[in-house]
Amino acid sequence: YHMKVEEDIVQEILNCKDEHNIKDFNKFEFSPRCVPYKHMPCYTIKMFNDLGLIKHWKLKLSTLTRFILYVKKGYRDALYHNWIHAFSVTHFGYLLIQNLNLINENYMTHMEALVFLVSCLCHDIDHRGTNNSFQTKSSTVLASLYSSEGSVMERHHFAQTMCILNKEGCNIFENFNSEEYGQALDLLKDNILATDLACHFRMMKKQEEMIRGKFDNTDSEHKRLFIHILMTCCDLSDQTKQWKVSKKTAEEIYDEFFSQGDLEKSMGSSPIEMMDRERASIPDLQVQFITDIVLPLFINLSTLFPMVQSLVDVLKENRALWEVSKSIFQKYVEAGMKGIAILL
Ligand SMILES: COc1ccc(Cl)c(-c2nnc3c(C)nc4ccc(C(=O)NCC(C)C)cc4n23)c1
Ligand SMILES: [Mg+2]
Ligand SMILES: [Zn+2]
Repeated sequence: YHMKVEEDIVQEILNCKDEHNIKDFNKFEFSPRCVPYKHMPCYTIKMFNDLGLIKHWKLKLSTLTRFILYVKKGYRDALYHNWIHAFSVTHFGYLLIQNLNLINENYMTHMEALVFLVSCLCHDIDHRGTNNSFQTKSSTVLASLYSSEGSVMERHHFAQTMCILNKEGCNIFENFNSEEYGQALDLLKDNILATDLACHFRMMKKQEEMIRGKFDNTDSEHKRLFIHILMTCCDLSDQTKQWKVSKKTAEEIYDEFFSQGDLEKSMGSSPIEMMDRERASIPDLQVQFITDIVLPLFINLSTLFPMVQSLVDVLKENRALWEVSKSIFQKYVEAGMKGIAILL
């Protein structure tokens, strides 16, 4: 009976594409948020399958499927930091490996590729829709566990991932020898901790220098910096999609930020402007975020991979559209119709 289940799953994966005629699934223009919610687990298996990771590591399909379903279950119904975000981040990781040919061009070993994809899938698991400073300010349980080392949420995401790997029948690294197993877990931890934006800021300078110089794939520091760039690119990848997708995602993010702000107000503390629905101007914040964080990151990547230039162009178009909505917003404010402007 066990074999029966595997054949069904394999069959579903292989005809995944035809059944929902989702074409261009492996193109940068494709938005993973268009995949039907109930097919996301199957498309996640398809990504591992397409990258040859199931074959290379002789992953048991039932183990991989169980792992993916537990990871999906591990995400909460947050306004932005939910399973759909995890799926879309993982999809971009799949696009990078496939379209930039990262394995065959020795930017990544098969081990690094497998752990990278798993890191994308698990990088925000059990997120509560509140950020690191909220944990510390409101002395949550997670802060008491991790605030001394920093990256509170990211340490929790890693801990949750380890819990799933240790569940019966969920350890996708079960075929690794002890050296590979230790290496995989170190990489997994490093990758997930790298998704803390505060870490990204600290790494930016070194990343620039590494990219400017010659990328040396025998230098372990270069490889770490490179994979960190990729992790943050995946986390921010919605901004490289067409306007209506990147705009809708940004609105989800501010829904989550503003509810954190509301929560902080109800707890008697005043939120930062970005999280205060009375003060924040989304267009201004988005122009700033794309200019200061997203563009420099993808421009860095495009110096290594010319194909990424098309994503840089989309980022610039989306920023220009935020500029436009900024000026429209400004006109309403000037006309003293701030109340209506906020509804826009
Ligand atoms: C890579 O890790 C994360 C973690 C959480 C989030 Cl929400 C994001 C993220 N993903 N897309 C976005 C967009 C479109 N806008 C954002 C605007 C501000 C910030 C933010 O955290 N600003 C404070 C910081 C600069 C000190 C994050 C934003 N963001 C990425
Ligand atoms: Mg995160
Ligand atoms: Zn994320």
